[in-house]
Amino acid sequence: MFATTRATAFAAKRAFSTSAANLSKVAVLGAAGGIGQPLSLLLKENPHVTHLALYDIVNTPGVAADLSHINTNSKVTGHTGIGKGLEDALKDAHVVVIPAGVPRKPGMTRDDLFNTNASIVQGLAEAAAKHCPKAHILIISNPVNSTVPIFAEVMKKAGVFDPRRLYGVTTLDVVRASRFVAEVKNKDPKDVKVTVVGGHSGVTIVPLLSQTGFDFTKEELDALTHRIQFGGDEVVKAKDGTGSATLSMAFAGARFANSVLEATVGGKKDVIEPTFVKSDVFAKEGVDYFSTLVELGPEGAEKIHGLGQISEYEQKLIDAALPELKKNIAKGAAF
Ligand SMILES: NC(=O)C1=CN([C@@H]2O[C@H](COP(=O)(O)OP(=O)(O)OC[C@H]3O[C@@H](n4cnc5c(N)ncnc54)[C@H](O)[C@@H]3O)[C@@H](O)[C@H]2O)C=CC1
Ligand SMILES: O=C([O-])CC(=O)C(=O)O
Repeated sequence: MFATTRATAFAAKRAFSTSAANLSKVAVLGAAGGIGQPLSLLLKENPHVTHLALYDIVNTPGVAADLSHINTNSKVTGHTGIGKGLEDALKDAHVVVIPAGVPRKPGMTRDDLFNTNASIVQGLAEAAAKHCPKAHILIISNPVNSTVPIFAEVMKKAGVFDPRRLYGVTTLDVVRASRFVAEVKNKDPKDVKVTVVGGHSGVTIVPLLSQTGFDFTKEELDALTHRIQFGGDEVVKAKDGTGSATLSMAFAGARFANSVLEATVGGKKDVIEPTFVKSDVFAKEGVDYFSTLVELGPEGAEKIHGLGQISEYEQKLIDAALPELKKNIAKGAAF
């Protein structure tokens, strides 16, 4: 009797997650890497995903075989090789998540990754423009401030750029900010929402702590702002030459991918996330991409919010962020 009840409950849960889901293909490019593997694991659990296509230049058959034994509804395929392998991974993809590229070592800035990662991202963009021009593209590869404009320029050149469907993933900054503020204020992070705007490196990361509903001393503001801006360095230093954030990034990437899936195929309304997109917010200042809260809908990034009310302290952070962002974006666009 007990076994039957449990079996019935299990079947009901499965039936719910299957019927509630509006299913689609998700491709992960760089799927065998430090981020790619745990990210793919988390996506394997996502009920919106019907097909998880894992692409990397190495090791995807093993990662795909391993993940394919997990008893969730999606099919898993592994792909390698920059021609047919990449084409098969991308064809019919609804969402493409890209953590391909080299990570930092201590002493490096994200911009130091430009030389290697720019061409990796450019190559992947050329393939996406050809094989899945309508997919929602989520860029994790650093430096995000430059790799997003690189991707956009390739799509423009191919005549398939849709600014609503290209997102720089800045969710890790939001995740960190929530965790760090919760620690200081002794709260559960699930109750702490921090909007982080700007870009994804050092001073271009601007947390809007005045909008959290908490009061902060000047010391707390300085310490938290610095920790959120340079959280990535903490991990790079602790990993001591073996890489940068992978597990927390996988968590953040899976969260953002889920938001895109919920808004585009799940029929969910009011999905709002900060993300680095083509934006008018500082276009007059010559900054064509910027992260603010963005409303996601069936077509992607449908409504870009402004900064809202910000403090004098935050205005200074924005003033410091804009010239650096402008430089990073121009470098990417000119590549
Ligand atoms: N946006 C963000 O918040 C964050 C971004 N990152 C960035 O993510 C990237 C990946 O980091 P990890 O996974 O730690 O590095 P990793 O070195 O562990 O993995 C990268 C993977 O990319 C693959 N790869 C290289 N060239 C490729 C190509 N042309 N096509 C497909 N795959 C290719 C490699 O074979 C490797 O498996 C780095 O650029 C890192 O800086 C890391 C953390 C946070
Ligand atoms: O710090 C890095 O190089 C990786 C990254 O973007 C982050 O952890 O925010």
